[in-house]
Amino acid sequence: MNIYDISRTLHCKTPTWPGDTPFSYSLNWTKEETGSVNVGRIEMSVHTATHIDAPYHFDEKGAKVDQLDLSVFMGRAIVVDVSRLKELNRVSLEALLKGQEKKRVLFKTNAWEDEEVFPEGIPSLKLDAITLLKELSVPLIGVDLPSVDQLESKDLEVHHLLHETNISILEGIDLRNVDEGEYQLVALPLKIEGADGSPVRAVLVKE
Ligand SMILES: Nc1ccccc1C(=O)C[C@H](N)C(=O)O
Ligand SMILES: [Zn+2]
Ligand SMILES: [Zn+2]
Repeated sequence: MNIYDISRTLHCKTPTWPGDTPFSYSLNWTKEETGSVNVGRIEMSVHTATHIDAPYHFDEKGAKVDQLDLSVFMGRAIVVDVSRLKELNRVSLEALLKGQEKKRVLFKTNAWEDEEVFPEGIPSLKLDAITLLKELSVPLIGVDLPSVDQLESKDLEVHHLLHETNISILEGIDLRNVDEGEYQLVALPLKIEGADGSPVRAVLVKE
């Protein structure tokens, strides 16, 4: 069994959404102090690095992280290389996704060039592409980007339309070391009561 880790590393240089809480890990107690153990603490925005968005992130009435159906975050997935496409629209994706019903779709855009710098501009799905995902009953999409919408978007129309279409959102994956093809995805959110998102450890398994 081959396991590909598609998670970004959390460290003090992990870029965050501009203005959001930087990631930090530090020892609250050292082994020297306690005489027995090192004990760490973390501080972070839940939208850091590889994470999922709960609908509550963009919809006051939306489900929170601890209420999500976990089966969406585990199961058959395909990685599609869209790095050469001009636009992520229905027509350009149709050929790539033909016959791929019910699989999670992970889009490899390669557009986040420097992992230590928050990108300035990113590609995003055109709304007609989401109609195609709906027809294919795609349960989740993943992107190697900090958002499924344009970074400056305030209405978050891609987030909203995906939610209305019952498609879950995985952001900030790292697909640089994986080829196109079919895998099993595992990317489980933490059980954080009431949260709008959660970091995940995302892996692809090739059998
Ligand atoms: N962290 C933020 C802080 C302020 C405003 C937006 C964000 C986001 O994370 C939005 C992004 N579309 C996201 O879902 O991850
Ligand atoms: Zn997010
Ligand atoms: Zn998002």
